[in-house]
Amino acid sequence: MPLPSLEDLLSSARVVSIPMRVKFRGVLHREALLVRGPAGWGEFSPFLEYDDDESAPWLASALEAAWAGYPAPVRDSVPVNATVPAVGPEAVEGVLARFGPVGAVKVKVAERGQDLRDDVARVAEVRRLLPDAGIKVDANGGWEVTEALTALDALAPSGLQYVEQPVADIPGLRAVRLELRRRGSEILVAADESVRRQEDPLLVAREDAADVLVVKAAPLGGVRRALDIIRQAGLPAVVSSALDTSVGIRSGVALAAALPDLPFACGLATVSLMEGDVTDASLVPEGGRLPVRDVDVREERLLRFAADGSRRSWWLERLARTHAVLAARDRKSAAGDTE
Ligand SMILES: O=C(O)CCC(=O)C1=CC=C[C@@H](O)[C@@H]1C(=O)O
Ligand SMILES: [Mg+2]
Repeated sequence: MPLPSLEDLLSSARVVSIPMRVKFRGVLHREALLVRGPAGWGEFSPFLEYDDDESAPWLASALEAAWAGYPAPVRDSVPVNATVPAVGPEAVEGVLARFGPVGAVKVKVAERGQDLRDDVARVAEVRRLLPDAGIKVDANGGWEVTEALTALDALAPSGLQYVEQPVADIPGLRAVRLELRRRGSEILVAADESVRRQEDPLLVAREDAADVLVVKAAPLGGVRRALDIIRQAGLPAVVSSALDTSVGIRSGVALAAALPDLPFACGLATVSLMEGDVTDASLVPEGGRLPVRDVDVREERLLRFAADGSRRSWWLERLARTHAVLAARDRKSAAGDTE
């Protein structure tokens, strides 16, 4: 797909700031830049701390959505999990209620400033409320290897499908995985940051460091590229959100809908954690599933959630810098092709 010009992107770019219902990843407002192309809207919302190089695949993903559209789906809805942030056990029921009935729940653990007792209480409360749900926990790399093994021992009585990124690096993931197997534990190890933030997203698979890949369409450069990475990795994949508006979630749904196998519920129900959205018909779960359908962005909502002038300028500058990164890569690969 040829790179659209920066002028083309700027002519439709809108920047929104959407309040969260609960703090997630330390943020209370999620900002996103949306662009419109011939195939619809695309979302460019790399996390604020990501630099321009790391943001480049997010822009490629937005441009795929807006200029190329998505590959054909093999299913017409995808199962999703509820996502429980690092709240106290008393708040779990209220959080779960926002998702409606679901067959699976992902619970955040290892939050800075909390301890293992907080995690055990939160996960046990989820299990108490949903005796039959599949439960997974996400430590976002917050444990060391021995801490992870201790924590998983303590959490195991609640029944866990997998632990997402228990430790930060690939050798650590591999060590946790091997030790869990040695102990005869049924808990699988899933890699998220070790796929998303790694120069080589396939390294984790080559190192036998995970049983499951957590994939987000935007950081991997879009739906087609993510499908390719999953195919090459040869591991089961779970598609998860980047805490996007329904426009970005649409890309995750397209990815989950195109995967030949989808053994776990996906982390794509996060619009339920937000106070607003850019469409009247948000991609939120209906009976634990998200439908595979397009998103109708409303002007009135773009205005209601418009970011203030200084944040808008910040995002437009980021868009220009990231566009320059993609343009330079295109030039480099064109030069390589003719050499
Ligand atoms: O996977 C889910 O259930 C929801 C999405 C989710 O947890 C995340 C979304 C965005 C940023 C991440 O820190 C976080 C994750 O670690 O998976
Ligand atoms: Mg994660």
